[in-house]
Amino acid sequence: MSTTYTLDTSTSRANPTPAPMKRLTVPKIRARKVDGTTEEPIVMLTAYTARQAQLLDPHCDLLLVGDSLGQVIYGLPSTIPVTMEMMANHAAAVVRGSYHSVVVVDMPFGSYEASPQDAFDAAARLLKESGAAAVKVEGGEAMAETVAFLSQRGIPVMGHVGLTPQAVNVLGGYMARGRSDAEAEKIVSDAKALDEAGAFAIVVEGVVEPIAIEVTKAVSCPTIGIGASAKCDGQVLVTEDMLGMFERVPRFVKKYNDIATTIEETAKTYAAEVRDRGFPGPDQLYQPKN
Ligand SMILES: Nc1nc(=O)c2c([nH]1)NC[C@@H]1CN(c3ccc(C(=O)N[C@@H](CCC(=O)O)C(=O)O)cc3)CN21
Ligand SMILES: CC(C)C(=O)C(=O)O
Repeated sequence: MSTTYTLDTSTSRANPTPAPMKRLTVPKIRARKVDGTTEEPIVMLTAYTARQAQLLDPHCDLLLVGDSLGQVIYGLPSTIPVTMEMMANHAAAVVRGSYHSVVVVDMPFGSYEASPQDAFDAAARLLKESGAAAVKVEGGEAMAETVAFLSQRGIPVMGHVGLTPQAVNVLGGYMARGRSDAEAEKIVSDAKALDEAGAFAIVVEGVVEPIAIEVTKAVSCPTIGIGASAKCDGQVLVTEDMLGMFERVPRFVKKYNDIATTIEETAKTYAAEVRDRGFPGPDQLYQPKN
């Protein structure tokens, strides 16, 4: 079933891609890495809303509905309290707002760790309710069985190793990983286990650069780095971090803009116009029939 969307084409921003355009697929993303190398790096950004997805979609290969929405959208202290409902609803919005990118949805903490069966039920629900193409799970060797179970039953899985934020209570914070030999070896073996289990790509977050490079060489599927290395097969950032929405961001963030200042200044201008009765003006008012 295909749906035709009608969008205002008067500006280039309104219509992100010439619709209908065929979406990229998980196998096409997986196939970008050939014999250990990815010629053109894979571009991923987070998206949580339909309009955000529309604007990002033409520039990305993958859109991640990250559980970072707990902090970024809901003001929660960590990703631990994020629910299935939040993930399904935001993922559905992102699917509706995109035509081109593969949409990946994070499985929230508690929905997948206990057993492959639990993980399948939760993942199937997320895909049914949102139309997303794949899920992401945190963890390495411990999740390999689950990754195999899902991917053999029609659910593509993206892995996530290194700094895994859902393990904040075990790790004790959001520090970079892989500084000790034991930790470095564990990250590499985790990534290998996910690769062998059939993960179609693996996020490598917050690890020292040599380990990110070693992981990228050790696995057959593409690695997507965040706080990792430019030598990963792709990169991801939280969109709001990239845009400069926050004062405090992880060291690995490059702020490409300063949207927070734009929002503050716009709100200040609006407030001043309301207070001096400059808004609404003639252009914003309905005149009676004459
Ligand atoms: N906005 C946002 N961006 C993210 O990248 C992100 C989220 N939220 N939420 C989920 C996780 C949490 N992440 C984080 C959060 C904090 C640090 C951080 O502040 N790290 C410190 C060093 C560790 C410390 O001192 O505790 C740093 O300087 O990078 C890193 C990753 C990554 N993810
Ligand atoms: C930071 C990315 C990789 C993520 O997992 C998220 O947005 O939750």
